[in-house]
Amino acid sequence: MSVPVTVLCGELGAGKTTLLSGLLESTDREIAVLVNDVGAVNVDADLVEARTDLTTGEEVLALENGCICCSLGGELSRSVIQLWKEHDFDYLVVEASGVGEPEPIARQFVRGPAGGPYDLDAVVTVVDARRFYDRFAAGSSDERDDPPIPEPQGPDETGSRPLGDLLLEQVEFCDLLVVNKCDLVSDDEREQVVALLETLQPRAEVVTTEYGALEPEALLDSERFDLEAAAESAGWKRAIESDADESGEDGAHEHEADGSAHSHDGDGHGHSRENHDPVHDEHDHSHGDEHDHGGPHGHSDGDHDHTHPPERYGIEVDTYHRRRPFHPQRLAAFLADLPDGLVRAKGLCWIAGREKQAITASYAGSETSLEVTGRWIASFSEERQAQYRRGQPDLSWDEEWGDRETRLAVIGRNIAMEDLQARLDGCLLTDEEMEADWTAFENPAPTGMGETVTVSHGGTNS
Ligand SMILES: Nc1nc2c(ncn2[C@@H]2O[C@H](COP(=O)(O)OP(=O)(O)OP(=O)(O)O)[C@@H](O)[C@H]2O)c(=O)[nH]1
Repeated sequence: MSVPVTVLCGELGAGKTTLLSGLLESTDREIAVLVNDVGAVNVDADLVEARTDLTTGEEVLALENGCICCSLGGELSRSVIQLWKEHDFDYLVVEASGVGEPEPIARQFVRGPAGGPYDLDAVVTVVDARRFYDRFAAGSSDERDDPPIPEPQGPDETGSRPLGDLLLEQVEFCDLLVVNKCDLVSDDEREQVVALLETLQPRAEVVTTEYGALEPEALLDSERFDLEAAAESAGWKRAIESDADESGEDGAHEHEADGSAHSHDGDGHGHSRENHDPVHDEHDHSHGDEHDHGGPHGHSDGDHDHTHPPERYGIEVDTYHRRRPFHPQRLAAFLADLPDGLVRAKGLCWIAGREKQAITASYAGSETSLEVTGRWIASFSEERQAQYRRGQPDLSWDEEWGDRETRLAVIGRNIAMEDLQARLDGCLLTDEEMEADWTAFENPAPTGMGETVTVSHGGTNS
């Protein structure tokens, strides 16, 4: 019988170790714990080890020197298989690094060699209620400096994305969200955090805790995990799918990375993944009533549908779809001066002067990353275009521009979506600029596959 696994994620200091220690003290199960921390000194491992030695004596294995998800991908599999061969236990908890991406870790237990002895039960993300509220819910212009002169940074040689992005990725890819440190927020603030999390991640169950106090059943043997559902569950992704479905299009279609096939679904993720058709995977679109706010704006010829979740605390989900490229500098200036209350924005951008590159824009709290995550199919030879299009019959295709388009999801709190749309429209090329030489624009956007450029909002860096 395979051993069930719970993967525990959450930002540094959110309370993962506290929760884990409480779990180990409150259950008779034979739990092995694998702790991964970035950095040489593995304080958490020592802590858990000391605790567990005193209580039940569970095994603790510490993975050091880096992050499970990227550099130690193979090592994680090897470690857990070695653990399974050499020790006797009936449950495994992996405490992931505070800056790790959960999806690659989860995939190792589903498709990797660790999928044999193990069975992934759930991915649990611990959120620090106080910090989450301050970062994503409280934002007001009073707390921010004057808009800076836009100054994109990058390309980022490390290929790394902003921290806020990773934090929200942990929220967006999980089965259970534990809102911890609720003693540090008011009831109203706690409710706002819960409402925001439910919008960012409509599929996960959300529970609130102080010092990670939860019944063991909430964390063990929940059988919540479903890889495909988890991969498609982010609120921004659902909004894009729903918007595309309404117009009978393929919203998260695949682009091709030069040469090799690369499944790309607009999530800005640098890891390779299975080639599947994300649009038709199982997921529901029931995140509220939907209505149309009217026709196209300005010079755009795109849709203008708004998708609303239940409007609690002014939280709104919207989509922006245009088939006209952004002016690179106007877009950068806009990204450096985003409206207060914007929580999350993500999706594909078409930027003039980057006719090959499908660029994923991702905003999470304070900065926007622009990353080349694929190649527009329209930039290939006729023959290859035909080949790719046969494989994606729902792909929305413009006679002149092919699959080039901008399709963004926006999640905000108390923001004027119409104004935001109008400002985005102001970043699109004018009719005159459409006729100009686009390569003449000064252009900070990235060019190479996987290359990332970051634009800070309000001059702050997280
Ligand atoms: N006030 C308050 N403090 C908490 C709570 N939960 C944990 N803490 C404290 O927050 C600090 C960080 O908790 P940890 O459990 O070490 O957090 P972690 O997520 O394991 O941190 P890393 O291992 O650094 O990623 C510790 O000092 C805990 O005692 C809580 O609900 N309320």
